Amino acid sequence: MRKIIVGSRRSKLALTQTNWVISQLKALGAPFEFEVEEIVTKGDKILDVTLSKVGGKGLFVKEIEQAMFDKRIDMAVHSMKDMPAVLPEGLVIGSIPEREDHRDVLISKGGKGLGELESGAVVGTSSLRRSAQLLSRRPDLEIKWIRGNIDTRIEKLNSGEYDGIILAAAGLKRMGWAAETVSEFIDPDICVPAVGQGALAIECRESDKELLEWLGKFTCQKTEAAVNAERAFLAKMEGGCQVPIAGFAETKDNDEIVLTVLVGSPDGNVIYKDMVTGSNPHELGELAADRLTSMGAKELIDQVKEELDSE
Ligand SMILES: NCc1[nH]cc(CCC(=O)O)c1CC(=O)O
Repeated sequence: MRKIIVGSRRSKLALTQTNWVISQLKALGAPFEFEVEEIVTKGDKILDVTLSKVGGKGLFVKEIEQAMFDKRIDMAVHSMKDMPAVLPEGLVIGSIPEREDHRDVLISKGGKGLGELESGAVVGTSSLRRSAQLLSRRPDLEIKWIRGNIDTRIEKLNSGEYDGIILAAAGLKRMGWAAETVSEFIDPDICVPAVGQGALAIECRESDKELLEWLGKFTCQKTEAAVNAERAFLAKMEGGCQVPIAGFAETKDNDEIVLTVLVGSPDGNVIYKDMVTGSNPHELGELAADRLTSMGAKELIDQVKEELDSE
């Protein structure tokens, strides 16, 4: 039986996701043995700076992709949110399983909801997307950067530095921690989720047809269509996670895709937001990008990038 080596980051969430995918593939009857190979990425080592300042997304996947090219590993399970919009030549996303909860959540001291946080309350997030949308509704809150794996962030909240932190529901649910931690599930209209949030990307070599055949069986078509629309928007917007950019799509029962997109300024004073509906994911994502661009979103992105570079 062929042995598939699965590369994974060392965080509890990454290993949980990886082991879940392996168990699902086994349940489907995939005729492979699996072995997990832990890889420490640059994003895991640099914990003291905001992600947007050290180059964003690619940080969590680069070393893992190199290991795939070198054939030290055969596949990897990533959070879709951490994937750059464009993959390197020779690698593909072989499967997009059904999406977990797409929402952001607030975890606060005393279980307060967003509306109940006092003026001046300190909210921890290292995401410009979250800070922009939060500040646009609650300019009286104070945003304080926070980094680290989700367990580290929850510890930091408990240590008293923050009144609340914002995290993705998906990570907490996968860990089984949501019920005991979440104070409020934030409506996606109030905080539009990140492109790919809650979804997984299983990446492998394009030439590995045997593995690809099995990964294909594990794809959720509705999730795939939605995520492809979001990623087409991201690619055309060229935003990365260095700017406040959000995109979230849902595939309805009639297979229509509804895509909500947003670009804003980090302080939340400028927000461009739009919603488009269609059936072709790629065209829909590009349409959304064109419409935000015509509102002025590209200029805003360039301006934000310049300001970050000069800091
Ligand atoms: N930014 C890091 C990151 N990348 C993926 C997740 C987990 C949620 C998901 O799969 O979208 C998280 C943590 C978070 O945002 O709270």
